[in-house]
Parts: sequence; C-alpha cells; structure tokens
Amino acid sequence: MPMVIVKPIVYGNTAKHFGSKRDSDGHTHKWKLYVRSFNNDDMTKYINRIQFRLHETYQTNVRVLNQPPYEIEESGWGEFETQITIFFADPYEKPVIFFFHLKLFSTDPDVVVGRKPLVNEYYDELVFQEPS
Ligand SMILES: O=C(Nc1ccc(C(=O)N2CC(c3nccs3)C2)s1)[C@@H]1CCCN1
Repeated sequence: MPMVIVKPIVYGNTAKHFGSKRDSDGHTHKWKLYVRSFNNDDMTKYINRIQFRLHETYQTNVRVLNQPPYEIEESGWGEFETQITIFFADPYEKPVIFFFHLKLFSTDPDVVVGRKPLVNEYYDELVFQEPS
C-alpha cells in the first residue's frame, strides 16, 4: 500500500468595503487573495511557488509568489474568476490549479456596513505519494 502524505491547505479571499466608491478609479473594496497551510506548517518544504491569475484588466494580472505569505492584496469593484496554481518543490509533481471566484459582496449586515470583513475560503488537501 503506497504511503501518501497529505498537506491540508486553505485558499480564498477576504474583502472589506472602502465605505464609499473611490473617485480616482471607482474601486469600492480592498481584498486579499491567499493560500495558507491549514496547520501553519512551513509550506516551502513542498511548494516552490504559487501563481495567482487575476482578471486581465489588472496590471500584471499574473502574480507569482516564491515564499510565504502566499497572499496578494488588491482593490476593485467587482467579483471575478481567478486561478491559483501551486508549483511543487518536487519537479515530478504536476502543478495543481484551483479555480476560485473572488467574492466581495455579502448579505451579512455586519459585512455590508464594514463592521467585519468578508471571509470566503475553502479547505483542500495536497496529496503526495511517498517516494517508494
Ligand atoms: O466585476 C466583474 N468583473 C471585474 C473585472 C475586474 C474588476 C475590478 O474590480 N477591477 C479591474 C481593476 C482595475 N481598476 C483600474 C484599472 S483595472 C479593478 S471587476 C464581473 C462583471 C459582472 C460581474 N462581475
């Protein structure tokens, strides 16, 4: 029975309304897009880099982070599809892509009035075959 190694992760976004629409560019929210270890372990042991692909209207919409925190902070006015690609330290491990819909809006009154940020995140697991 091959041994497997499981690394729990969390990926997602937080968002906070500016309180009003910014005159300069019409942005209404600041947000963070991130991947983190569920157990706060050192992800550089098994991750080489993480690539975040944003909507193409963003400057340099493909952002690569080579060390933690694997997080990008941006601002905007709407929700859109993103791609998060994890490249592993082991060159034989194929990269993993997560398709993630950035969320800014909520029906929670505390989020709407900016009393608390929106947190929109998912749990997943990176599974590796233990080298035989
Ligand atoms: O919202 C949506 N797509 C979005 C794409 C990009 C968005 C955004 O927020 N920004 C672009 C970025 C820039 N600001 C200045 C120069 S580029 C700030 S929003 C869709 C449309 C209907 C439902 N959701």
